[in-house]
Amino acid sequence: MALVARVRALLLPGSRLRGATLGRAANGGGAGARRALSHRVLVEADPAAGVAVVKFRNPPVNSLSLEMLTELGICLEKLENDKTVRGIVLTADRPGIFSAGLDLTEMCGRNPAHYAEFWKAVQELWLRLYQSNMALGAAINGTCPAGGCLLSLTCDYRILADNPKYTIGLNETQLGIFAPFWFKDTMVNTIGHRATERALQLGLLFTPAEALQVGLVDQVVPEDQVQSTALSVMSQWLAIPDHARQLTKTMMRKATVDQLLKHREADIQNFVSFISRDSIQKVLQVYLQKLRKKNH
Ligand SMILES: CCCCC/C=C/C(=O)SCCNC(=O)CCNC(=O)[C@H](O)C(C)(C)COP(=O)(O)OP(=O)(O)OC[C@H]1O[C@@H](n2cnc3c(N)ncnc32)[C@H](O)[C@@H]1OP(=O)(O)O
Repeated sequence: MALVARVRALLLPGSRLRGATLGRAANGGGAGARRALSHRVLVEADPAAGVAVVKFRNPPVNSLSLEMLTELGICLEKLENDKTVRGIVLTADRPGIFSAGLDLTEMCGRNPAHYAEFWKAVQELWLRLYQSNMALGAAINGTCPAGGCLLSLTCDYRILADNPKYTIGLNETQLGIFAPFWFKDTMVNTIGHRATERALQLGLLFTPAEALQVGLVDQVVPEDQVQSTALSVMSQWLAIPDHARQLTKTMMRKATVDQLLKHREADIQNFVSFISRDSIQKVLQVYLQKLRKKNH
């Protein structure tokens, strides 16, 4: 059974994640807040506010493995279908690492079919987030490289914790790989062409002050205020009638989405052939070993 089907089967029947049947929270959130969890994603929904906080909890670094991408996609699908939810805040369950980006072990030492399945899942999550009818906010409470940065860029606004260790950016070139056109487009739509070209060629990871200056994030706030600020900004977005906000969002993003939809299969083939190259496999293995050596 394909992974998506396996994870769906795991989550759907009798699951505590069933969209309309999120359990009442034992603690936290406002009155009537509900909590649900899958293995790697925790959802805290506050129906009165119309907001759900989606927390990544894929230790050690919240990397976007195939399982994580799939569980996150299923959570988002359920929230999209939940009429009590109009806005979603993405954050990490534990501060320190928002997401280390795509899971490098999914791109190393596997076969072409696996690379294709993985890349399709990355595309699907991006499409779900970038086209979401919800208002989306990112409460970035940790470091946020590459795929982690991409997740935050799909949101309507970003709040970053004021900690110099929490850098953010599309650093792919530093690994010897590159950000595909739709990663690039998402960044261009946020900070403009010139700033994106510089950021991508140099694989820049911006400190909070730099990220704010270039417009990669909208606000930098003390670490303990990231989620509360994201929720309070959300109330501004939700004050706008949904249909007007959604039509505007679609208008702004449609051309970018259409580009990927048009070239989806070619993009998968490009990824598979690029990542399968011996030279690229070597570069990724060296990078992974360097990360692992730190700890052994
Ligand atoms: C055409 C091709 C397009 C491809 C587009 C690619 C997009 C991507 O997202 S590529 C991934 C880019 N990500 C990074 O460069 C981040 C790498 N990680 C780090 O810099 C650090 O781990 C950290 C700053 C996120 C956290 O540092 P720290 O708290 O010190 O944790 P460790 O470095 O000790 O890591 C713990 C553990 O996790 C493993 N790991 C880290 N990142 C990843 C990852 N992205 N994928 C898989 N595994 C990862 C790391 O190897 C450690 O493993 P062990 O030593 O075995 O515990």
